[in-house]
Amino acid sequence: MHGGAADRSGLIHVGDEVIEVNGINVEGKTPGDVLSILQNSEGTITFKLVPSDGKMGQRESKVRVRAHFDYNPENDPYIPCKEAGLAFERGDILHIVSQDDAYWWQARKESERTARAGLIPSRALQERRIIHERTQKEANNQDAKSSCASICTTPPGSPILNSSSSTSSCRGPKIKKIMYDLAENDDFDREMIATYEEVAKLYPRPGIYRPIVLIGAPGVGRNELKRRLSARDPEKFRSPVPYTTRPIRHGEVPGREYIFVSRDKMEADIANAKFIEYGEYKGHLYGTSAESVKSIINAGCVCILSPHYQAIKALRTQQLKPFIIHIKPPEFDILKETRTQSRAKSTFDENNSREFTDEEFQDMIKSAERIDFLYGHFFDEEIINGELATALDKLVNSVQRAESEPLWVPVSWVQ
Ligand SMILES: Nc1ncnc2c1ncn2[C@@H]1O[C@H](COP(=O)(O)OP(=O)(O)OP(=O)(O)O)[C@@H](O)[C@H]1O
Repeated sequence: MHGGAADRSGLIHVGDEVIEVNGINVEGKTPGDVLSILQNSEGTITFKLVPSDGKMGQRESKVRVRAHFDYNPENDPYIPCKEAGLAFERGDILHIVSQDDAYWWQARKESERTARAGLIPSRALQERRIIHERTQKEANNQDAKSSCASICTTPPGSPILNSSSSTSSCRGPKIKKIMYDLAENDDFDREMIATYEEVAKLYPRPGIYRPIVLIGAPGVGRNELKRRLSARDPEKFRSPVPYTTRPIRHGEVPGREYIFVSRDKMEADIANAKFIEYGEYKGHLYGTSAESVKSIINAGCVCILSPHYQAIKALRTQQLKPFIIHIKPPEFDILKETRTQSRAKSTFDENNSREFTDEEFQDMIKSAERIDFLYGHFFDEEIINGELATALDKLVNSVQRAESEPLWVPVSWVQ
């Protein structure tokens, strides 16, 4: 193991043949036999070795990955040695020091460079595991459905009278501002097998700022934060004006709230890949043109975007190199208190004329959990939007970090 006792001694190398352990001949014995001799030994342990010719010496790889899942060897029944495992959390940057074994890589956390390496499941093993877990889950769901079918008497399509109406799947229709309400898209994202993403450091480039993308549950306050950030330095922070095919409303100025275009024109532009993200809401198209983002970046400004969360995949590209921040709601009581104090207007109400309801606050919290589940591994930062001034300070700090610090990004962005 890299950094372990044997490695540090410099006396035992990969490929050496172990002949004796503490004077006991182990030729022809299995690794399990040798392990039990070692487990029963105390004090100094002596090995008699036939050295390898040196060709198999361990080389430390330079690969760094961002983990897209939590791992705890204590809960892993398959790891060959729990004590040798390395626990990590989603988002941790890991230095993969050896990928010699197909199933168990050796890694250490980038933040603990001097620690010994530990075993982690390889990408192939983790992918197999996820696929296996999903198959199991589906099989269990099928079982549950068939047993439910035998006890449920409600005919399909009947209204379900349920006092716990807070579960969103049981609620009646309501007006909701969702531009990209494509359930299949969420399903697609759930299907992605997130294991490890190879990363490298991106160094800040003078005069070229990474776009800042604010993702969050509808109504959480992304636009409020964007407005306040822009107000601090309108010359520096700019947002592209979105396009729409909906008719202009009273009081709107073309080019200020939206650029108004015909559906034919917008569809043609979408087909010609002129939009970096787009979606449909209530029969009208909305989207952000690639050109408008490019011109903000080329002008040396910081481009701030706040698209629907399903736009993440379209935006997270080598060309744009966005810095993505998840704006999260605080816990219910603080969410309600801060929004009531500021007389916040519900973005679920078409006319923006009433305040948020408790149910909408609950929806916001649930939606944030779902965004985190589906896209958590793509976020560079998370900001809880409780007290507005605090959230804005954190946003300013994050933006400064994105401008000035070398940060981990997908390796393809720097090659
Ligand atoms: N931290 C906060 N404290 C108090 N009020 C807030 C806070 N953040 C946002 N608000 C208020 O909440 C309301 C909704 O905010 P905003 O329009 O920014 O939401 P949004 O995330 O852009 O929503 P949508 O995605 O639905 O357009 C606004 O009235 C805003 O002033």
